[in-house]
Amino acid sequence: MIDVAVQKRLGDFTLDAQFAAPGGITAIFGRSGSGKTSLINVVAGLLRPDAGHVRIDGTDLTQVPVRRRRIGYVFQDARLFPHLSVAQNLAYGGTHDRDAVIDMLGLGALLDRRPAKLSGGETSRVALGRALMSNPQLLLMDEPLAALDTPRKAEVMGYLERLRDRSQVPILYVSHDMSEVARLSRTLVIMDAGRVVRAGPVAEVLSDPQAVPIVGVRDAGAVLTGRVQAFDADDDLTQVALSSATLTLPGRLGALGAQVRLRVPAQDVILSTQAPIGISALNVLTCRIATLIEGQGPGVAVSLTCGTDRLLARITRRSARAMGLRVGQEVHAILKATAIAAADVGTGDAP
Ligand SMILES: Nc1ncnc2c1ncn2[C@@H]1O[C@H](COP(=O)(O)OP(=O)(O)OP(=O)(O)O)[C@@H](O)[C@H]1O
Repeated sequence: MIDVAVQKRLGDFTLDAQFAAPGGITAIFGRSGSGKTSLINVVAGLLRPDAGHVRIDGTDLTQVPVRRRRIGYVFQDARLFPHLSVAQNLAYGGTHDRDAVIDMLGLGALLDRRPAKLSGGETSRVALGRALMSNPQLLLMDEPLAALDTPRKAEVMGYLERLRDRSQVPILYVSHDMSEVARLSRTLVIMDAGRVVRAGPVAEVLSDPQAVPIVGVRDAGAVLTGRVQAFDADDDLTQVALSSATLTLPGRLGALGAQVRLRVPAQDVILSTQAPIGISALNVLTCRIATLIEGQGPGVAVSLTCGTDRLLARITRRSARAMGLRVGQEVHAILKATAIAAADVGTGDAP
């Protein structure tokens, strides 16, 4: 259990952040300058808070001398020692769970290499391994994938999912990439101007229409959890069973029976009051409108329940009015299969 409440004055900027999270990966999300790094630095002890506490399982880290805090920190630039081999870099962290960490992060074949001979993705994995081998009580990751290109990002994401599923170490994960946040995190903390403006289970926050202006209209979108039911190799399509319907999505998304997480951007959901016929979209979900929230601009955020799943749609106010949408009404949500990008599909249990 993580329980943070800290204040820190930095010139004209005031950090005044509070949240609690149950463990697993807690994503700290917010626009540039919102205070994410300052918050992480206070937790790490790199900045001394003016007031407050950072409790991990009841222990207040602000009362523990910095060198005795068992915190692993993974920076965007991996900061490996260039003159040491991968094995030596890892040993610098410690030897905790060495073999398991090497196996989990696929580092076995890299041990004799120097950092200059590693790809960006490999470098990130070594930095992560080094942090884990120090046997941390808490792991802090500040935009660990930001310096990587898309294929490297995809590679490391798979390892981060394994870490999330196998490790007990709680992680604070700073990111402004919603695909990463939706795939990895259990808890989402949204920061704005030094404050926590929203915090809670990721699926709950992301399906909440009130959170759309905070998350940003481009990034808003619910996270669904389903199970791989079938794969059609001829058409290269995977069927994913949700609580009340089955989605057909492009590509191979996991082994049969595997749990997958899908982020469905709110702007890619089309609503129809009647069951559509003769359309190319493969995915039509029958839902009920839970809430309708008008935004500042022309948009309306519509939260939908489909079985036990929550979906979020963003449509224009004009459409909402023309369709006579109201709370409780049954509607059909149409998802274009290709709207769910590969980066938005991950493995894992219900967030
Ligand atoms: N030592 C400092 N003195 C004065 N102002 C500071 C100091 N450190 C950070 N700030 C200011 O605090 C604000 C928050 O910075 P911070 O780096 O925490 O944001 P961030 O959300 O991590 O941003 P980014 O996503 O760009 O990394 C910024 O306006 C920054 O200029």
